[in-house]
Amino acid sequence: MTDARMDAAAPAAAPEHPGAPDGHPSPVEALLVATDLVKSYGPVQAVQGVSFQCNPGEVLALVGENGAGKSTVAKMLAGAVTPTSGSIVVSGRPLASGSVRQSRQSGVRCAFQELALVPDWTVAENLGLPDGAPYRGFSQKKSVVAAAELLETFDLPHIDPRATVGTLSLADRQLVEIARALAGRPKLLILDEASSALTPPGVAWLFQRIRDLTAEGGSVIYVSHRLGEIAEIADRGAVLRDGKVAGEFVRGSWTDDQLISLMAGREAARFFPDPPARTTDATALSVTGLRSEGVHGIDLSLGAGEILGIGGLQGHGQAELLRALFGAAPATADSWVIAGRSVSGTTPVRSVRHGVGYVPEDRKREGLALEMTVGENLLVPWFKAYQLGGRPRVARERGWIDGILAALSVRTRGPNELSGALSGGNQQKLVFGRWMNRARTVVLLHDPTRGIDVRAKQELYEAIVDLAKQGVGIVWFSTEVEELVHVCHRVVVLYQGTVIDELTGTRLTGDAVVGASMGLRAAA
Ligand SMILES: Nc1ncnc2c1ncn2[C@@H]1O[C@H](COP(=O)(O)OP(=O)(O)OP(=O)(O)O)[C@@H](O)[C@H]1O
Repeated sequence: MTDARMDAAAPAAAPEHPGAPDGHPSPVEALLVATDLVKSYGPVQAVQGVSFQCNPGEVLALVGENGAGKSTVAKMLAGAVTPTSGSIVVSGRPLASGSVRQSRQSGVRCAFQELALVPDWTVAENLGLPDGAPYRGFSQKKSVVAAAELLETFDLPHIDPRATVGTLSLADRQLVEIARALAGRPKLLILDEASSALTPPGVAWLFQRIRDLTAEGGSVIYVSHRLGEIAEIADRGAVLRDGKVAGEFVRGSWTDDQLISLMAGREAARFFPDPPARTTDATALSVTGLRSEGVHGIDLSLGAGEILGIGGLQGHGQAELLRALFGAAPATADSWVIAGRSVSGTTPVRSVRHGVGYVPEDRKREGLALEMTVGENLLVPWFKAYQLGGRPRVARERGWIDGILAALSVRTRGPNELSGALSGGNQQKLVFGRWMNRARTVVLLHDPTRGIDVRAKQELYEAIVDLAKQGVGIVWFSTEVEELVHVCHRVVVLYQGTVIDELTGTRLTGDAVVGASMGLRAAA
């Protein structure tokens, strides 16, 4: 079944639930047995003969590079995608191909990075959804009470059941998506990058829910690019590469670098590049007294070629700050200078013309037009800013587009492929790539490595450092504290819409960033 095993001494199946020696597991003991799953989309072989099992009380990780086939496997288990061939057995019963209803009846629930919530509905309405449609006799009042109880049970009292989902932060939407899956009391919970927008406290919350579930005999399939999380929570794992199982691992039997090499199919290691030495004192952007919804008077000065990290927990003004700086949300300031030019405010069109780029939080809502091609999506903000009309002309920019796709290793059949056919991580690369070798002044980044595999993260770090070397100032909010600590010159931490601390040099540590996120100022 597999061609690599991290630890030959340790069996891939948990000892109390051994699989048969030929790799074909016993369907009697396992909660889930997936055998020879295949999924083709026309000529694209997304999944090519994947087999694995998951035992009661176990957390099984699925890892792999962007486009390796993880989400396709998860969707087949959920019944959302019909396998081309292969079988899925849950608790000894075969699942009908591509039946969401039957998967749910068998106790399978999922939470996806690409949220399945209805944005125009309230949290209560979304939590009340069985099988994706309001049930007969649905009562607003009762549903709000039931949702409030549910949120209380799952330790999410800060989420208002009457709030419209579309108005919540991405992190809160992710928490609601997970709560919705948990509400179904799953036997098998599939979390497909469901922690990708969560900061450490959100991940701790999720892990507690996972431990509660597995203690009761439930199982979890955990898809993530965050290797630290996998080391902490997974009992076993399978590495997917090009739609096949490239290897398996058990808890404690692997190092990050081994896993990265297995994912990549060649020797690879994890590293963070240092921020580049700055060669100029010029200021790219400065703003004092910036106010916007959720931003309560922020002073910020960003040097040309400087990488300025923004830390803090979601909901403390980071998204609003970036939107305000780009002109995507109304904002006022006492003074505002972009590339030496004093402005009274900005709009997205003006920002792009000033050489300012923006990678938004939610690639599907704000970032990409999924019905447009890869090439068009790379060109679209420039096209809009200069009001060129019609659709972007991909052929004329082919050299630049090919360069971006190669630099970021975007897994695509080419510039004319529809963006909607790309895997989530590859879509995320497009949202960043459009600013490469084009933005001249500032690039504003909202968690750009969300959903991106480890190797691609490193390519992105290099691309960010390259932009800085070209003199572009970077403002970078990240939910991964390590990125801020290693790749940024300086980090400001936001707390309740203001800057609570600014960290540089020896004060720039992970503990200091996390402490400031909780409202604590580290000693100078
Ligand atoms: N609807 C679709 N039509 C065509 N190709 C698709 C479709 N969905 C997925 N693919 C292709 O199948 C392959 C596997 O995609 P999948 O989303 O399963 O990868 P993944 O491992 O989950 O990646 P990521 O980490 O980026 O989410 C990719 O090459 C992707 O482009």
